[in-house]
Amino acid sequence: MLVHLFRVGIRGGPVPGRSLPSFRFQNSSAVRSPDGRLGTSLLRAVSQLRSQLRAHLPQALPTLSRSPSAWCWGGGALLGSAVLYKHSRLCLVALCEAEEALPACPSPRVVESHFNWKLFWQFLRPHVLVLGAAIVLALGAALVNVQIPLLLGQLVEIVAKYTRDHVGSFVSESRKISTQLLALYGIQGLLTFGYLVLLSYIGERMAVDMRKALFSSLLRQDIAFFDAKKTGQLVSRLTTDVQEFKSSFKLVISQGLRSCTQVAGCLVSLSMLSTRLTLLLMIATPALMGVGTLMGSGLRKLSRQCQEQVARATGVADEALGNVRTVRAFAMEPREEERYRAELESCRCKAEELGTGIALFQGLSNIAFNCMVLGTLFVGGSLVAGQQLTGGDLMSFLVASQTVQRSMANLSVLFGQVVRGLSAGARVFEFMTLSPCIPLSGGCCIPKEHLRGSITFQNVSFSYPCRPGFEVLKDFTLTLPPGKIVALVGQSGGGKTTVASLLERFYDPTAGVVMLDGHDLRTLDPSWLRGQVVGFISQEPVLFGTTIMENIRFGKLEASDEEVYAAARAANAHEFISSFPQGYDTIVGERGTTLSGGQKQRVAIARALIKQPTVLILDEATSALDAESERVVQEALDRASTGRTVLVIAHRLSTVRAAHCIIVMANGQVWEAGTHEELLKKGGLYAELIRRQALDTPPTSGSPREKPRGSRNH
Ligand SMILES: Nc1ncnc2c1ncn2[C@@H]1O[C@H](COP(=O)(O)OP(=O)(O)OP(=O)(O)O)[C@@H](O)[C@H]1O
Repeated sequence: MLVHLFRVGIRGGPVPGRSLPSFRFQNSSAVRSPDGRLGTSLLRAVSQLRSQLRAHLPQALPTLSRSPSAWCWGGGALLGSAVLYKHSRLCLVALCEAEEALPACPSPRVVESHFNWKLFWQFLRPHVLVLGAAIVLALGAALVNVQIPLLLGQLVEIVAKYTRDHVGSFVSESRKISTQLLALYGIQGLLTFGYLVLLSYIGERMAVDMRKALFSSLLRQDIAFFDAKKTGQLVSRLTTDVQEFKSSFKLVISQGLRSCTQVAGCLVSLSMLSTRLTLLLMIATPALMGVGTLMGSGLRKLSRQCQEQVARATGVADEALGNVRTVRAFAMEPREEERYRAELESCRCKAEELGTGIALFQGLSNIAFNCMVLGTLFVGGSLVAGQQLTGGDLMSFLVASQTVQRSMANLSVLFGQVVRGLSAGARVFEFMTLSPCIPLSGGCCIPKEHLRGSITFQNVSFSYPCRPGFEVLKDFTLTLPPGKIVALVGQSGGGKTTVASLLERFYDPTAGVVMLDGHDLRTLDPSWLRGQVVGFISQEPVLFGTTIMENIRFGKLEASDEEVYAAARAANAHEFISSFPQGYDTIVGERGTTLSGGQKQRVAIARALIKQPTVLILDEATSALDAESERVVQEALDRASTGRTVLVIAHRLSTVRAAHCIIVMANGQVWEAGTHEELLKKGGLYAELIRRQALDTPPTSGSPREKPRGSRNH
């Protein structure tokens, strides 16, 4: 049957987009037809089979969907061979293409953690029944796949018989097998649909559960944890890593199971069809795949370098676009363009190198698989000529062997995917098991009626966890009497903000104790402390990209509209908010960019005031503002300070003259303490700082810097 074709020569048709090598056999005694006639009707019959095969073959290899033209080739009875050639080649190419298609890695990972199987099981357990059903369906689809080549062989046998003898009715003879094939195609389609839907169900639910768990675990981590991590890295764990893990999980179950079953099933079929041909296949395929895998790993490395380069270029663009105001302010557009252009150039070089590598790989795999097809046909043809094998069996063998090769190539691609999936999973699970040193809640609360707001730092020493050898506070002792304003001044980097962070219990002291009304902060409930006792207003407040109303309510979720308005009034914010067309429903933009610095600060003050804090920390709250905004904000702060224990951190000494007590910090310790007048009289560090600032300040009388701040009269 097939031998007719081999005598007259066969050429693979052109494939737009992908070149297909041609092959021609002539004068081969091993493939000679007994009657020497050209089986034109066979060509027609097999061309029908080709379309059936078309439906059968591409479903396992996702790369094929990207190449619709892959099926545009002729070749009649050589269909099986061409398919064998074509898919095997594609499969090998997939070894490197699959890598090439990976999403760019957003950041390099230095330490790889281990995959936490126990945690994985916790996420999988609720879906274990559905998973079982998906596995059964996937195995069913694979087993059906094993049956199809055998039936195809039988159909070809009928076609060959009809071509040779022209006796009987082809339609009636082939009806049974065709119907069986149709039924198998239908069953296989249903099974495939079923297990893919179930896997998608499990994958999506697991991904949501994992994201929820990781997000809430991240939000609970210590501030020290965030000092050491990049936000982009954390966000990438929530997005890219979960996505990668989910895809790998689905792929391993769908393709892994199916490929393993198909390899095993088809190998049994093959050995039943022809032991000799099976041996040939079992030697050649792993050898070729070994070489392909070696080359593929080189290409993968190149592909990774490409991705890293793309990530670097993206980083440059991201930085420039994210900081466009700074770029514009420094007229640095040409420099940024140049930086991006240079990174893109490197991308291009690497991508071209990769392209050449892939081209070489494809060229070599063309040759290898052509030879393999030739070998199979040569040996198979001799067996047919020697009546040890029928043409139909050879056809079955070719299709089944193609399935084996495709499945094995799938498995090798899958191996890389499993490794990537496991490391993505390990990265996702890593932070879920971290427990913070300072819990979010737990501990006692001081009843409101007993809360006075007295703060004591007693012999506190502190180093930031990410810089353990560097002591920021050394034996630091300070008392903030209830209802009084204490100002912290001193050189930059002296540890003023650190004192505020310890008071918020963002960190615990390395030695000594911080107390509220005589209670060690470590014994108090941190969420009560931060949510109800301490209000914090920093130099550059960050607002959320939502309405003003919601931003103020962030300080007290259950606050009524009236409470929000009252807080806004106290913060001198009500007037400007009301002047906006949408009032309190105005969206403030990302991080509050649509508000001026002074407006943002006043919304932040309202947000701090709405919780009626007993202790208020003002960390250079007005230093970023112009004179007019500073005046309005300072007024609001003065009002807010009334009746509260206030810790003011300031660079501009003019803003703290009115404080009950001024603490001068140096080398992480209290250097001097007293009122403005006392310290001036003392003539120490404070007096020196005042003298220096007076020299720096322009002598304009009435300048806001020179005016004493605060409504208090001390
Ligand atoms: N999160 C951090 N991790 C590690 N070191 C830090 C951290 N924050 C501050 N430091 C270091 O601690 C020291 C004190 O910083 P801090 O911000 O408390 O000083 P400051 O007196 O408030 O300075 P400035 O007046 O300039 O704001 C500095 O040397 C600083 O580099």
